[in-house]
Amino acid sequence: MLADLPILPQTRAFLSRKRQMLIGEQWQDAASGNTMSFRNPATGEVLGDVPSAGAEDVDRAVQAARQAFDDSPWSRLRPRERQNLLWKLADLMERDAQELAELECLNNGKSAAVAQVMDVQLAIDFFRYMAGWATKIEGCTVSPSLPLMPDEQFHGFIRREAVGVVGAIVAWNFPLLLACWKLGPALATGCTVVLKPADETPLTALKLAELVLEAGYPAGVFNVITGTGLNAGVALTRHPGVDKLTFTGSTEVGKQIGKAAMDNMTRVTLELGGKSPTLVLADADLQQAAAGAANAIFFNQGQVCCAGSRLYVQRKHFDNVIADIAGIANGMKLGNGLDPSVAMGPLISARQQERVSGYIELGRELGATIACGGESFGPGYFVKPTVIVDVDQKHRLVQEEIFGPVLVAMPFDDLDEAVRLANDNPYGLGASIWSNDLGAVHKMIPRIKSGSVWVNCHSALDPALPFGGYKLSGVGREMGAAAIEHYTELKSVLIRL
Ligand SMILES: NC(=O)c1ccc[n+]([C@@H]2O[C@H](COP(=O)([O-])OP(=O)(O)OC[C@H]3O[C@@H](n4cnc5c(N)ncnc54)[C@H](O)[C@@H]3O)[C@@H](O)[C@H]2O)c1
Repeated sequence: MLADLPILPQTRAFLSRKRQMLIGEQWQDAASGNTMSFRNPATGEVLGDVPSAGAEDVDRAVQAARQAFDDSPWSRLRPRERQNLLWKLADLMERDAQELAELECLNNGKSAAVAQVMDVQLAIDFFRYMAGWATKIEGCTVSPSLPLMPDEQFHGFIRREAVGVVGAIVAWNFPLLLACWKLGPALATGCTVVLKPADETPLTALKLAELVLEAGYPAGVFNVITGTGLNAGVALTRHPGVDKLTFTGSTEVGKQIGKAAMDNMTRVTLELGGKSPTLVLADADLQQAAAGAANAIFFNQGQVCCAGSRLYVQRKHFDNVIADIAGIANGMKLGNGLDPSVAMGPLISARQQERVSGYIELGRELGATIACGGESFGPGYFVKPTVIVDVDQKHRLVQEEIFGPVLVAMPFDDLDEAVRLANDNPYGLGASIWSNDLGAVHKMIPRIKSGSVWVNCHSALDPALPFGGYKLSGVGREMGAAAIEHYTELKSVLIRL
């Protein structure tokens, strides 16, 4: 089967090799010997297996990371050297960009061509951005007053120090990029990392671990444990040797991780679910807005935390915009992501296909209108791009994250109503406004309760802009200078002279 795939020889070689976890400097099996299989979502076939780690493996990985942080060449490295290593890692990823993209495609279902210019390129850009931060981590000095010792002199200063061992757990929708959003600031600040990729998508995390070693990082700086959320994930979140947890995934699991983190007072960043609104104002360039709204929901099969999954259009243009989006959806070619002409791949799993189809069925039962799509098919886990209208704002389809290519759409009458509808949801990750009236847009921006607001674009991410959620979409921020703050601690020092 592998021999027939149109992939690079090195991708085929990676898939043919035995895969082990990286703990310290050793590639290892799980202590139990257990393994778990992963599939190609475009065919449903098992592609291979990886070790299924348990608490014992997690403990070994945390110990390796602890030792590397406390006492290794890494702990003594100068900022300039951390910068150069991160730059070297980015160069290696650039060298292997096609292989990384093909692995992402085979393991996740997304288009290999898109993965190369988006997922892999964004990860490379992010590493280079973070490399620049390694030499710019600053504390400050203060002039203490200390009124009870008026005749003494003091010098006060604040050090900004790496937080320590980072436990990172990520979702399957952008396996490489999400891992790199956590690894970049950790390596820039001098932390060490234990990464657990999603159960479904271990491949690019293991490839990344190979590149980290090749770049010259000391043993234990980056460890990858493959395993299930319930075994490896839970063990990592409860491990007292972890100084910071950073998680990307569902709000449900995020709440559990937040509670586990508080038991050990572990620092925690949570990047969680979303149900982001796309608002099309009457004065917008309507064709651009329709294309943008379609891309906002259908990119990556709708499996994007900040996907524009709720569409609100000013009433007089509602029917036209929906017709345009339905036209775009109906013209999308679905298939295997290795085919460059394919616009949409499969969902990640049979479970996700059933879940998304269940929401579409629920819409039908409640009398909503399916403006396009609605069907699912195989082999593989495909769901057609779907637009649903005649829904109520309070409906589960409008309130809950579907995490698939399903758009729910409603009209609004004025901008106050648009803002109210946009905010009427438990999540607050992203929102886009499509309009040429910048005055109106600027008045709306402060009123929208979300971590990102895009104007005439959607899900546009930049390494310099912090990304994260309001409300149930999470705690903390990734990217930008904010990421450096989240991977460092402050230490106050007072010296009596
Ligand atoms: N805000 C963001 O930046 C962002 C980005 C991508 C995805 N997401 C969200 O991720 C979700 C989809 O991903 P998913 O279905 O893989 O989420 P998930 O929460 O089921 O799993 C995410 C990760 O957590 C692990 N996990 C599961 N249960 C665990 C537990 N009890 N303890 C510790 N780890 C556990 C999984 O093995 C996986 O690695 C969506 O809600 C999506 O919005 C958010």
